[in-house]
Amino acid sequence: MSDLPDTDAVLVAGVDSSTQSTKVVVCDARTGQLVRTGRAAHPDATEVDPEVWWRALDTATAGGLLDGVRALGVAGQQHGMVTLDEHGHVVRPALLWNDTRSAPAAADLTAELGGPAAWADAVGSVPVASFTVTKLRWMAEHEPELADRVARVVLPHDWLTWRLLGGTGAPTTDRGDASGTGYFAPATGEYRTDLLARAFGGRTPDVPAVLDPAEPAGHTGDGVLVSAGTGDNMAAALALGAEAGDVVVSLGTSGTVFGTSPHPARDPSGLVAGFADATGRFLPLACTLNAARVLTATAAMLGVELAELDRLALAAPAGAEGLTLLPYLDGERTPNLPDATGTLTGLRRAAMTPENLARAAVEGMLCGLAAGLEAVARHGLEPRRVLLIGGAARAESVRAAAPVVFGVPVAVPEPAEHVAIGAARQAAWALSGAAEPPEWSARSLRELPEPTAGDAAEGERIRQRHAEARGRMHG
Ligand SMILES: Nc1ncnc2c1ncn2[C@@H]1O[C@H](COP(=O)(O)OP(=O)(O)O)[C@@H](O)[C@H]1O
Ligand SMILES: O=C(CO)[C@@H](O)[C@H](O)COP(=O)(O)O
Repeated sequence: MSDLPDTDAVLVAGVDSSTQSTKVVVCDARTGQLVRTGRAAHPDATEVDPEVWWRALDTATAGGLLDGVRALGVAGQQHGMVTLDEHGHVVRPALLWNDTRSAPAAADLTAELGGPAAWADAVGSVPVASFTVTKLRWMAEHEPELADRVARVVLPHDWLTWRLLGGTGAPTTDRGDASGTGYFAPATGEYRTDLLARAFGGRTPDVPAVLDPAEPAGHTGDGVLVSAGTGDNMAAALALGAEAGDVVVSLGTSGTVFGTSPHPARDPSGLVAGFADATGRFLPLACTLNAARVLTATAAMLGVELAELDRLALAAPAGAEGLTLLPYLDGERTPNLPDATGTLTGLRRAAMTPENLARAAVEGMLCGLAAGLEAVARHGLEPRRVLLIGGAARAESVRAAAPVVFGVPVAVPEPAEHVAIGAARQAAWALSGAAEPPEWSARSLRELPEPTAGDAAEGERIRQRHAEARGRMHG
């Protein structure tokens, strides 16, 4: 990286402020080599005071984690609605991407504009409850006095970036995260403030200026450069630098399927969101509400720890002897069934073992993402290989089932904190002033055994059973 100062240790940091935790990595700016890490937990809620993220960042970086760091970038959970008054104070707790109370607002907004295709044309995505624009409509309808106090609306990463810069001046954002609001058009790079005003009862709060991918947001009081930051999925894409044919599947709180594309996506079915990425391109993405926590919930139901659930799932045959878990435990977003609950079908006396239930949980989680893979394949991506990341990708049972359920080769990039690493890479890019992000050393990639012909047939049967269960739910 020739544009960086020629000294031994130029350090950059990346922050991943996601649903369940804050993770921080410190990397060598030239190579990307990991130097140190920190983390802190978030509460289990869909409505959170942003101060909680600030305190988690403080905890995660305690003990001098950021000593010597020259630049820092923040990647955050997408879509969260952070409302600020004219003094910069938070008006109400942030409503997060997985809060489904705005589902009726999403349906109303969709109808008002003339249907899903009109939204896909306008902003690349059909709004569901996750999108910020629907949360603003909910607030306008249910909390009009609070809505009247809103002077600005920003996203979680925008707010954290602004706080790092002292909490004065105007907040900024990037096109990746802005593309998840529902009032920003990724294809043109412009806000649709008309849609924001329509959603918010005619109110027109300020929105953050959209920085270029390598444009700094500013410097902290200690002179640390703060990069534009982005959404967590955009940061993971930047970390992985996925090649054509690689599609990323992330198994965090959300399950996401995405890849980089030179063209904006526009899916009137709403299965694929036409996001922008963090490099100036696009990031077609399908997102489920139920991923890693399907496994924690199943482990709790069985009265075991995650490690035991993993062992049980590995001990069961592929297909779980017909046990089918449709894991809509927190409602679902893709497909758009915000009020759905989970179902367990295919119960036979001989099949009702802890092993099969554990395997059914793993397969149920993965089937939601397999449907996402099919959807992104119809909208500009070509899944020849899956790169599997996120907390649940650590489980051996998930690694065993993924090639079967997806029916394509799967590789697991190590180490695991790709969102934070992507944010650090963006910081290094902004620090370098170069035209392209720094070439960081390739990370080790564990290629999982390729699916056999038998696996392919079993995978087809598993996906079919889940599709039938989904069909029964749609009525
Ligand atoms: N070995 C494991 N097996 C299964 N799930 C795991 C394992 N390690 C972590 N997880 C799960 O991964 C989730 C956290 O993943 P992460 O990608 O950090 O999520 P997020 O970014 O949404 O906060 C948690 O629900 C946790 O229980
Ligand atoms: O809503 C989406 C993507 O559109 C989610 O992917 C959020 O960005 C939260 O991510 P995690 O906390 O699960 O990483």
